[in-house]
Amino acid sequence: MKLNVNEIFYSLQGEGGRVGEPSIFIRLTQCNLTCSFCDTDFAEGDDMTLDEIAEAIAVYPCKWIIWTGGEPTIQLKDEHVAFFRDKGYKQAIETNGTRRVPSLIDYITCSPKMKYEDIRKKIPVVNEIRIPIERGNILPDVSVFPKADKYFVSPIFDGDKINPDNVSYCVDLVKENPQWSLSLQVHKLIHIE
Ligand SMILES: C[S@@+](CC[C@H](N)C(=O)[O-])C[C@H]1O[C@@H](n2cnc3c(N)ncnc32)[C@H](O)[C@@H]1O
Ligand SMILES: Nc1nc2[nH]cc(C(=O)O)c2c(=O)[nH]1
Ligand code: SF4
Ligand SMILES: [Mg+2]
Repeated sequence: MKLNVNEIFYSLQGEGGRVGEPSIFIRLTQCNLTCSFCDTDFAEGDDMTLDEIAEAIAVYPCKWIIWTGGEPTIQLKDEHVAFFRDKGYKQAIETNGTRRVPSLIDYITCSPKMKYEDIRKKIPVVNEIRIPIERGNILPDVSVFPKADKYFVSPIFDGDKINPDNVSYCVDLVKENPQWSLSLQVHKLIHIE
């Protein structure tokens, strides 16, 4: 079993409900969307066996993996998640919500990009919804989305740079719609990966 891996790095979860938690990021290649604002270069990758990935991440004193990409659900299947669960890892995923998520994942962040209504059919329950928002975007009612413990709006950054106009728009949105909270890309503010 192999996965095509863009990068592996150890950092803190920079966004959403687990912000600040040490995590091993495994970024997989490929995506099924082409978001204009995407801050990530995920095209290049190397095929790695699961044993090679396990060896690469064993150097970190951390038992949380975050699968991301690209869109990690394109490659990641139940058997991959089972392999790392059996090695004692807890596993989170960052997904755009267009595809099924492996069932053994411990924490799902769903970051919908379009056709919000369709997401509930594929993924009925998640841990958090985190939608990227720029000034002028409309915030649908939470009932449109999968059931979640937390609902976040995440102001779109210009690459690694904060966009104050998007932030102030999101602050107003959250004050008007108190089921939602603000998520910032903290890792960019403190200049870590
Ligand atoms: C690079 S994506 C990879 C995972 C998956 N494809 C997705 O979109 O959820 C990881 C997270 O970064 C967010 N993101 C990407 N570009 C962003 C930007 N310019 N500003 C704020 N968030 C961004 C996405 O919305 C998503 O929550
Ligand atoms: N620190 C940090 N936190 C993150 N949370 C989600 C990320 C991603 O690119 O999926 C990300 C990332 O790239 N860095
Ligand atoms: S779905 Fe995620 S990885 Fe794919 S282009 Fe959009 S933000 Fe980037
Ligand atoms: Mg990122």
